[in-house]
Amino acid sequence: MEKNLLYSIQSPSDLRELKVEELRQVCAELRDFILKSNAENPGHLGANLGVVELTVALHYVYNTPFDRLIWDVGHQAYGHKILTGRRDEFHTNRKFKGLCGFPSREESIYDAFGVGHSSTSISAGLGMSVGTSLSGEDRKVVAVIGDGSMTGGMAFEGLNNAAITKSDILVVLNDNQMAIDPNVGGVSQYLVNMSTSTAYNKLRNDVWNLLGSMNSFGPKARKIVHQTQMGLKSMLLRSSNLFEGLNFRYFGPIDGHDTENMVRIMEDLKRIKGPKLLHVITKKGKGFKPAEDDQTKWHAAPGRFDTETGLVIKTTTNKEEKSPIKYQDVFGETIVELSMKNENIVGITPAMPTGCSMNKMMREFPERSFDVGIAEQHAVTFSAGLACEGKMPFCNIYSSFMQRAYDQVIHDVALQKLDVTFFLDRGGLVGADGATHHGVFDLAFLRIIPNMTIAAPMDEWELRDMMYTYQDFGYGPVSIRYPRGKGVRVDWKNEMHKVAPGVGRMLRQGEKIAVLSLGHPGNFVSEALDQIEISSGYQFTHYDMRYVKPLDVNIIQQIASGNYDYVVTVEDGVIQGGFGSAVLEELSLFSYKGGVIRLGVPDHFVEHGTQDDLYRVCEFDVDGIKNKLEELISKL
Ligand SMILES: Cc1ncc(C[n+]2csc(CCOP(=O)(O)OP(=O)(O)O)c2C)c(N)n1
Ligand SMILES: CC(=O)[C@@H](O)[C@H](O)COP(=O)(O)O
Ligand SMILES: [Mg+2]
Repeated sequence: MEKNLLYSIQSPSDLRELKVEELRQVCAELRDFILKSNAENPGHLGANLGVVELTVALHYVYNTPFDRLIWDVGHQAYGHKILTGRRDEFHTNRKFKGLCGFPSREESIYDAFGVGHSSTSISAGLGMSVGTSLSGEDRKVVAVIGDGSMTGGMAFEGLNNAAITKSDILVVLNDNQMAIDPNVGGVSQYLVNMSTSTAYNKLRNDVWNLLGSMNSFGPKARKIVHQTQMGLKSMLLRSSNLFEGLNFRYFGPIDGHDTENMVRIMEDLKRIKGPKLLHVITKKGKGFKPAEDDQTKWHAAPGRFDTETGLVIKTTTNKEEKSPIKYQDVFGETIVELSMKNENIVGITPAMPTGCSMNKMMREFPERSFDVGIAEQHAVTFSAGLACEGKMPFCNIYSSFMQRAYDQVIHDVALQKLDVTFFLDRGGLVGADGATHHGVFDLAFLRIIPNMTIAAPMDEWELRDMMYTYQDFGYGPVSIRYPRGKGVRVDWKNEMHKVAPGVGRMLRQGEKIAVLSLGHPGNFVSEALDQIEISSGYQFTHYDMRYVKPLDVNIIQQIASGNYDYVVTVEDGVIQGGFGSAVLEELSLFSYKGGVIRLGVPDHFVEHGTQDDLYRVCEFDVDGIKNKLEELISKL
């Protein structure tokens, strides 16, 4: 019985003890481990299966953690974590109080940089490389970036700067021609041309072999061969190499599943000074046919699954019984419904067509929907340009990714009062993706921008009514945010009607305590008030405020003069500067003398877990709201 090598590896130094011929077995065992652990505890499967060989080669060649290894986005770092001492706790990946789903400096010394949002690895790596050389240390720095993340502008900011610093950084471009959906844009096409040019590839193989055979001929000869290769490569590719043009020595493309060859080439590259880029070709989902065949579906495993058949195991929550659909699908269905009548509507998404369900619009109206790549800043200003030409952009950006485009919202949209309607999906605590992906800041960072309308629907009907309303011109910039996951209505497809900006709605009349909620957590409030009425007979007032901006000051005025002992606000966002702060500010203008309690996300980053775990720890789940109200009842 063959000894399991993976279980003999407690750290990369154990890996480096092995013979290079044994790495093939390590890769097979690692791939099997990743597949089986994801079958039980679903995570980002496809990307991780695709970098098994690359991960092993990198930890084999580079002296991690002394040499720095940075993963871009970091969703593909499961193998890295398993090889760096976290194999035995990997079953806790993305679970509450378990391992983070992305590299995290506080989790391990092997996690050189915390990631989650894309396109940061080159900048961080360059910083480490420059920092290292300033300290006079001979430390190697490697940044692994995917072809999708390479469409993010920040990646080019890093490349641009590296060009003049002559830093000894290696950028490994993991090219699988996929983002979550198929990768898009000129960079992607360039990479495809690069890796599919037959003439170039024949030359490359011949020259690599020659280069390899000249190991003993000393650096001068090797430099001549390399320059020859570069000249021929530029000629064959009919365009100078993009990366060479940026002063990066370009190597590749090579097979990102050939571990031994990668080891050999990486050993070579360690001896070459200056910025280098190694272009590796991999297959997303490698080794698991369902994930190879449907790479978007298996970017993240859709649930627990059978490793033989790929069949997703039905759980009680996702059985066929009629249940509400996801907010994102309400968006996707409704933008299509509206676009059939309103030809001004155009849809924009920065590389999340499936994630935000813009793919429905892309299928129905391909000429009016745009996946612009992982480029949130561009998405916003591109939308602004579309608005200038009389289009009605519905720009859908995950709340946490919108953080990337803050200036564009201010400078390019709000200042010019352009009619752009933003849909901030994943608004609030998202769950397993954790602190990097919780969309908890948007209410606070957007409400201070003049000319903005900021809305949060409490359910699917509200979302559709807001979409129906803000498809029209004249409202200026509007942000409509909703959470990851399902709404509350099985019968989600209402007859839509217009809503008035800045007008909230009373859901329940009571006394002594007024609860003001914003968005989806209003449903938790309704449930908590029902339970309170049954348990204590108290009837409190509940308003769904619908908007952070403009706030419904008529409601605030009624409350301020309505003899309430307490006002409680509830939001799925940071309390500091969010909806609750807006209410507090407004109440103070009406000299309200009662107590104000703000429930929401406290002033610290929230870790990963299920959404229910996190609502609970932030104390704005049903029980948290109920407990707070019962505490107040004791003071009435
Ligand atoms: C700023 C930002 N925008 C969007 C995302 C969502 N996202 C996560 S992975 C991914 C695709 C990454 O593609 P690539 O870099 O090629 O990695 P692969 O999954 O192909 O290995 C996207 C768009 C993100 N993490 N960060
Ligand atoms: C790694 C990454 O950023 C995306 O894959 C993200 O995890 C998608 O989030 P959703 O699963 O909420 O679409
Ligand atoms: Mg990719």
